[in-house]
Amino acid sequence: MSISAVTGHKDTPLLNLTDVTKRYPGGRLALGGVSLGVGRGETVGLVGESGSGKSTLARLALGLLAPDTGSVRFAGHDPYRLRGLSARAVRGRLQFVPQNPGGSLNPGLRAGEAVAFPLGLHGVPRRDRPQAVAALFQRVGLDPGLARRYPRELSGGQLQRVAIARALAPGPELLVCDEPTSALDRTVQAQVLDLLVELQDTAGIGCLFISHDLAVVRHLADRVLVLRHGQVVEERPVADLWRAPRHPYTRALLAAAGDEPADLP
Ligand SMILES: Nc1ncnc2c1ncn2[C@@H]1O[C@H](COP(=O)(O)OP(=O)(O)OP(=O)(O)O)[C@@H](O)[C@H]1O
Repeated sequence: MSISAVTGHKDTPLLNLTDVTKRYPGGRLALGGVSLGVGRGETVGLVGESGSGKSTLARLALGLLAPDTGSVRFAGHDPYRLRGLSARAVRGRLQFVPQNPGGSLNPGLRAGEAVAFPLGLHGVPRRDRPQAVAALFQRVGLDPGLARRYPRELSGGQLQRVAIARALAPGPELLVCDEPTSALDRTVQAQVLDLLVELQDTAGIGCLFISHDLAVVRHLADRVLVLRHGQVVEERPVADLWRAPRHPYTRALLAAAGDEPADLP
């Protein structure tokens, strides 16, 4: 009998947000009743224009914020309450790839040290870390010799690969990627997207991929949620969304991506 049959969790998504609301102090409602699931090995795209609530949703998924109402669960745990040593193993299964890797890497640490740090946290002995770092660099398409460089000595694309290597270090099952390619030029953007697709295909790593750009999401998402003013206005498999978008806002986003005539607001 499979484990899922024993636990009864066969269809439970790995990441599950149920009817989540979030209002910032003094601000307007950032999320107003959003539900979203990401299954094992699945990539879900979350698109919406600036201010629609995408980053708020990412912060909730990562446990950096608590919802006002509703629930957030990763592998059955509330990520906001995952604190302390005992929670480390679960946290390692859920990792973050930021928009601005330059800002997220410590300027005083060499790239290899940035990747070795989570390896240490997750129990890789010191003597094994250089080899593990080199393997992670190779996995993300970086020359392991770049591990000696400081962030200021790397290009934007190289920095984003280092950030992905760092996220891969604990062996995650799910990556939350918040606009991971929007700070990169078009060619480098395509290379980083190819890398993320390869990670899905070869390692079965799932992804919540957040972007304002539907054309980018199209490359790698299985399913897309369209967020507007803190609410999901459309949720569809990616091919269906392109073939027959239902909501006027989705059609406007498609038009902005250059895939549909701009005939709607
Ligand atoms: N710390 C905060 N305090 C108050 N209001 C906030 C805070 N962070 C975000 N907001 C507001 O919440 C709403 C959603 O913001 P959020 O950053 O989640 O949107 P977004 O879709 O990620 O936008 P962008 O694409 O510009 O990053 C916006 O109206 C924003 O002004």
